[in-house]
Amino acid sequence: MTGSGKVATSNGNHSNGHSNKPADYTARENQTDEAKKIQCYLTPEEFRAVRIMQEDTYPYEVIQEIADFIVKGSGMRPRIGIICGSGLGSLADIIQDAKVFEYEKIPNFPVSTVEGHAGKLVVGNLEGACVMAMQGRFHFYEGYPLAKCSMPVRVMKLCGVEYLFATNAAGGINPKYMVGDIMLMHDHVNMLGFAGNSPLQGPNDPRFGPRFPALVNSYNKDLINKALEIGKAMGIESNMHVGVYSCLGGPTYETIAELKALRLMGVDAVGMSTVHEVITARHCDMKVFAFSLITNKCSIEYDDKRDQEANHEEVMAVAKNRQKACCELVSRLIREIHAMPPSGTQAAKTGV
Ligand SMILES: O=P(O)(O)O[C@H]1O[C@H](CO)[C@@H](O)[C@H]1O
Ligand SMILES: Nc1nc2[nH]cnc2c(=O)[nH]1
Repeated sequence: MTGSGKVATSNGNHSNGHSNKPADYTARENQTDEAKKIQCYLTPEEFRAVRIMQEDTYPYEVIQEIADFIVKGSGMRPRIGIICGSGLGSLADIIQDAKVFEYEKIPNFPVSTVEGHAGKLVVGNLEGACVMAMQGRFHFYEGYPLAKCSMPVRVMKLCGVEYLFATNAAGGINPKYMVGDIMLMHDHVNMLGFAGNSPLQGPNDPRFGPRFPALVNSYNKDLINKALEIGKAMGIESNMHVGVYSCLGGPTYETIAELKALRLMGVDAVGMSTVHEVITARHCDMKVFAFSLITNKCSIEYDDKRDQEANHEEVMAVAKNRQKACCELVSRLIREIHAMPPSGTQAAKTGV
């Protein structure tokens, strides 16, 4: 592989047809068969990029470089970070004066591989606040380790972000939830954590946060309350809930036995994302607001006669239908946050 993620072919060319042999490296052609076999035509920068891609975790310095690239490239220092869930990319389309970075062009950034996740980072203004939004997140089932999935949250932190807004599409397990409802997350069950997997695994860098972070009250109560008030003002309070989300590894949707187990554990909605992002955000002391758009009802009865099989097309279609309400909720909440003094000031210390 090369730094751009392109695979080198046996004649030393990228699969996109460009030569990957820098002039000063042609000498390598005289190297042993062993060196030729491993296609070692990389510049030192490319070699470093390959190593970073191969590691499970990103060093602080690399994350700082990515953050600097975004801050310099956009000329902005965002205060709020948004992660758009499946089919909810339009949350980033409402950002004004936007500077758009394709993931492929951000040094050392992973690439999106899932439909409904465009793979763009958008920096700009929303309701007067400077925001950065990920149009496309990374999931464990794509083959990325969890630390890599949530690495962009650390990039957000080093860009100056104080608030993380994480959104997702999820299956509703709570029988009261209907397709199209919005569930404000007030807690989660970390199923991947139960299985011994965490985005914080490996050496801890105290510049981000402590070795053993606490996660009670991870979801900011004041923001949940404000969102409920906004929901009321929008007239969607009967389609809004406050509940518990759980992330499974995917990419399979759940069996009925799994759904029954999750329900017994108190889970209201299930997906394949968000939890590792929230853990990473809380570790570095960001304030978190998260919600699930219920894109399908999960049947927990074997003899349910309705056609209940989840599928990604349906998930995307429901998200598209509900994007207006989701955008309005996010915009109005950001307007409220923007009206508050930045954290660190005396007034902010007493607020959210
Ligand atoms: O969580 P987001 O990214 O919204 O997407 C959800 O929808 C996809 C399945 O349809 C899975 O990726 C699941 O996690
Ligand atoms: N795991 C999971 N993820 C989803 N994303 C959208 N719907 C679902 C679902 O039913 N299960």
